Amino acid sequence: MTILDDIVEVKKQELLDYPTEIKLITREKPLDFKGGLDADNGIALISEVKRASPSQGDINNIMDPLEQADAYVRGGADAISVLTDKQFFKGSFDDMERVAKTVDVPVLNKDFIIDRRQIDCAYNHGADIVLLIVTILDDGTLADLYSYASSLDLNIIVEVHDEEELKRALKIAPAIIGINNRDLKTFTVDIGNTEQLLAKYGTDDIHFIAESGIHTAEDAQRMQLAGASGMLVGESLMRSDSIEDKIQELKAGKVHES
Ligand SMILES: O=C(O)c1ccccc1NCC(=O)[C@H](O)[C@H](O)COP(=O)(O)O
Repeated sequence: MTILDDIVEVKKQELLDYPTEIKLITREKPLDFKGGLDADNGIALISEVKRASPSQGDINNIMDPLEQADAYVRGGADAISVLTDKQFFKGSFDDMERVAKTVDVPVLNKDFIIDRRQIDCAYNHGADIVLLIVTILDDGTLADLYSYASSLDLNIIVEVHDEEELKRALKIAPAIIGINNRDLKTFTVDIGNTEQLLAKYGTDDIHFIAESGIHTAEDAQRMQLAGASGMLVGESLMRSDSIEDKIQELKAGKVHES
C-alpha cells in the first residue's frame, strides 16, 4: 500500500457519507483558465495554498488561506490552487470557497477526485478548475469525469506522471495536461520529468502544466523552455516569507509577445 492508496481509500470512505445526489447551486460560469493560457504564450503560474502534505508534514499551517491567496494575486499569480483534502493536507472546502469568493483569478480544487459528486462539491464551493489524476482512475471513469466536468464548464487539468499515464490521458484528448514531477507513490521529485515527457510528446495543441518541485527562477525557466504553458507551485511559496518577491522570481523568465 502506498500513501496514494491510503488517500484514495479515505476518499471512498468519505463518499459513503455523501448524499447519492448533490444538487448543483446556481452560480456564475467558472472563470476561463484555458482561455488565459490560449491568450498568453508565456508561462502561467498557479500558486498553491498547501498547509501540509504527506511528504513534508506541516508546511505552513498558521497562515490564513485568504491572506495567502491575496498575496499570490498581488504578486501576479494567474490562478490559485487550494488543497481541500482534510486528512493528509489539512485543507478544506471552506478554505477553497473563501478564496474563490475573494480572488478574481481562476481557482483550482486540488483534491483526489474519483466520483462525480466530488466535482459537484467543487462546483458548489466555487472552483473554476478541477484536477483528474490519471493514476487513480480507470479509463472509463476518467472519460466520464472529464465529460461531466466539461458539461459544467469547468476547466480540467488531467494529471499524469509518466509516459504510460500520458498515453492514457491522450485518449480523451484533454485541452490541459498536468505533468507531476512528483511520483505520488514514492514522493521522488524530479523536474527533469516534465522535460523528458515534453521532449517526446510536446505539442501546440495541448497546454502542459509542470507540477511540483519548482523552487527557483532557474527551475521555472527550465519548465518554460521545455514547453510548459504553466507551472503549479506550492511548497516554495508556502515557505516564503516574501511571497510577492518569490512570485516575481519564479515569473522572471516569463516571455511575452511584443
Ligand atoms: O505533496 C505531496 O507530498 C503529495 C503527496 C501525495 C499526493 C500528492 C502530493 N502533492 C500534490 C501535488 O502534486 C503538489 O501539491 C503540487 O504539485 C505542488 O507541489 P510543490 O510545489 O512541490 O509543493
